Amino acid sequence: MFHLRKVSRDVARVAVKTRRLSSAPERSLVDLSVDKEGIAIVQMQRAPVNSLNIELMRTICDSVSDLEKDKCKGMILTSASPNIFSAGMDLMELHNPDMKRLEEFSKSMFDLVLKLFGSKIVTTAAIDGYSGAGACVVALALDYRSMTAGKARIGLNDTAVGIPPAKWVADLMTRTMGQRNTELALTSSFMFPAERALQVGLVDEVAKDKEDAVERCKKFIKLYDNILPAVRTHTKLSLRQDFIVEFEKNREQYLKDFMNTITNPAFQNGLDIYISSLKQKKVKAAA
Ligand SMILES: CCCCC/C=C\C/C=C\CC/C=C/CC(=O)SCCNC(=O)CCNC(=O)[C@H](O)C(C)(C)COP(=O)(O)OP(=O)(O)OC[C@H]1O[C@@H](n2cnc3c(N)ncnc32)[C@H](O)[C@@H]1OP(=O)(O)O
Repeated sequence: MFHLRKVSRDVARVAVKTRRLSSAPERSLVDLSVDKEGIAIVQMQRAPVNSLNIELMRTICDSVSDLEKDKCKGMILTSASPNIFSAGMDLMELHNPDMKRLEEFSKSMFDLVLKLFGSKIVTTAAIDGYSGAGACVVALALDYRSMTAGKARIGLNDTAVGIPPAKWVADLMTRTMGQRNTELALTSSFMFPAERALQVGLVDEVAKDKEDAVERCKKFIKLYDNILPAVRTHTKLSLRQDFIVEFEKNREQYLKDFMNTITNPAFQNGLDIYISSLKQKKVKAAA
């Protein structure tokens, strides 16, 4: 588990309302703004790589709940970090974890996926940069993804670190990419550039830069201007009901599986080495 491998390697907006979310103690983990058309930008800003810790996941979750209450038209999830959408789960949350916090972490992750997947509003992501593992899962839970061409990569690399992906993760991907593409993506841990991601249906459009990616999300959200929101939501949720019901039914088991995976000594040993390799990369780059 967690084999050592080589670690590869402003948005124009009319903000009529910009809120700092109260759940962040020192500095907001997301910047949330809503334009005059009712389209929200939820920009992750947990430097340096938007790794998903409990607080960031909860803040995104709370932001979506707020936007639903405010009857926003839709939201665009994006990142303030140049070249990185998100580095996935915060490895520090998984490394020698406190059991109570690890359980909270897992709950926050499940809550976030379910919140995004079952959201009443139109949910999109403007992906400008690395979006691996947990970040890919978050993106898959949304309605639409645009991704910038170039260095950005997206994918689920669990098997590359010696872990079979959870069933619900595979299910989520299959819904978007189909059985064959999911099988290939998950077994190979392939990290897709935007054009390849488009071919397999992992993203919906390729953008030339972040601003273009955001504009494409806005265009997608506006496609629903002539559809009654309640009818759109009803239709979306009826099509997604099976996944949500299955997830809720198995939630306790998914939690146990997650806790078992993370607390396995072989996983922790591998993680030690993996984290060291990430730090080492920086030392080498500086030399
Ligand atoms: C693995 C657990 C599986 C459990 C399965 C169970 C259930 C299923 C549940 C969910 C399914 C989804 C699975 C998710 C698992 C994950 O998400 S694990 C995280 C996977 N992500 C990675 O492996 C990415 C690792 N990072 C990189 O490759 C690079 O950092 C980067 C993102 C490409 C950026 O490169 P860049 O050169 O710009 O920056 P640095 O590498 O110098 O990084 C800066 C700084 O940030 C730290 N860091 C990087 N990634 C993470 C991270 N994920 N968590 C915490 N910290 C991270 C890095 O160590 C540097 O720190 P510094 O040296 O202290 O500055």
